[in-house]
Amino acid sequence: MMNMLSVTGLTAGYGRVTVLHGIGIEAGKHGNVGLFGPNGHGKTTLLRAVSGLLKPKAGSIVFDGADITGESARSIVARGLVHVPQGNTLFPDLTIADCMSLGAFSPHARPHEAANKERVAALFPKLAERWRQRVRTLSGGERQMVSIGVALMSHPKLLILDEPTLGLAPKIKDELCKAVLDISKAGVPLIVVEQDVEFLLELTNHLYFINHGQVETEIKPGDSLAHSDIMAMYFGQ
Ligand SMILES: Nc1ncnc2c1ncn2[C@@H]1O[C@H](COP(=O)(O)OP(=O)(O)OP(=O)(O)O)[C@@H](O)[C@H]1O
Repeated sequence: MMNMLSVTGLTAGYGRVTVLHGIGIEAGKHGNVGLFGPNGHGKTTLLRAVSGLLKPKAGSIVFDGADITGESARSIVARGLVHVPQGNTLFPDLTIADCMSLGAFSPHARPHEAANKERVAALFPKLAERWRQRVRTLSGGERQMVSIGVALMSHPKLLILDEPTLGLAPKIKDELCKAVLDISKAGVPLIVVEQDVEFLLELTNHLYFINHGQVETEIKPGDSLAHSDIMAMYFGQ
């Protein structure tokens, strides 16, 4: 089976600053991919380049058999590569229901709108109880659920999550983890950036340690790996 996503020799940055130096990752073949490493070394930049929010300077991105390097974010979403960015990027005055309708905006997602709405309601019963509530009145955990729900409404083939548990209480983290695992078990592979090592290891089995805009270590599924090894990489021991 082919990889669903192959990133090769990707160089990207902001203005004259280069953040990614010829980075390469593969995803969607061996399960879920986790990206980890110190802050500010390019994980978010990599995700933004993959989803078309940032134009790469060099390298290639192939998704589902097509070269999507330099394509617009809108057309990349329409292909089913869907990115849930870090933090709260929802419009505060929309209701949860409005957000879901917006998520199903692209023509390929619209036919699945009703079924996907049911799926979101089943995954996140808390949202289903609050369908008409506005985003600005929701808790941080509920907003994160809405963000993931919106991504599901766009009918993803591959789902990218950037630090989904940032700032959330442990109980909400567990709830989110269960829901995200359900999404993956239903056949949507994941790429996850996450600082919480427990959460990362629970969700993913193919890890890339990213340091200085490059892959420093790749841990493939089946490689023996201790929690302490990952902690050591984080803290550079
Ligand atoms: N819009 C921007 N303009 C200029 N520089 C940026 C911009 N966004 C990020 N950077 C810089 O790019 C570098 C990599 O940032 P990036 O967010 O990709 O790192 P990260 O590994 O995801 O870190 P974190 O875990 O803190 O999100 C940092 O030095 C950051 O300051």
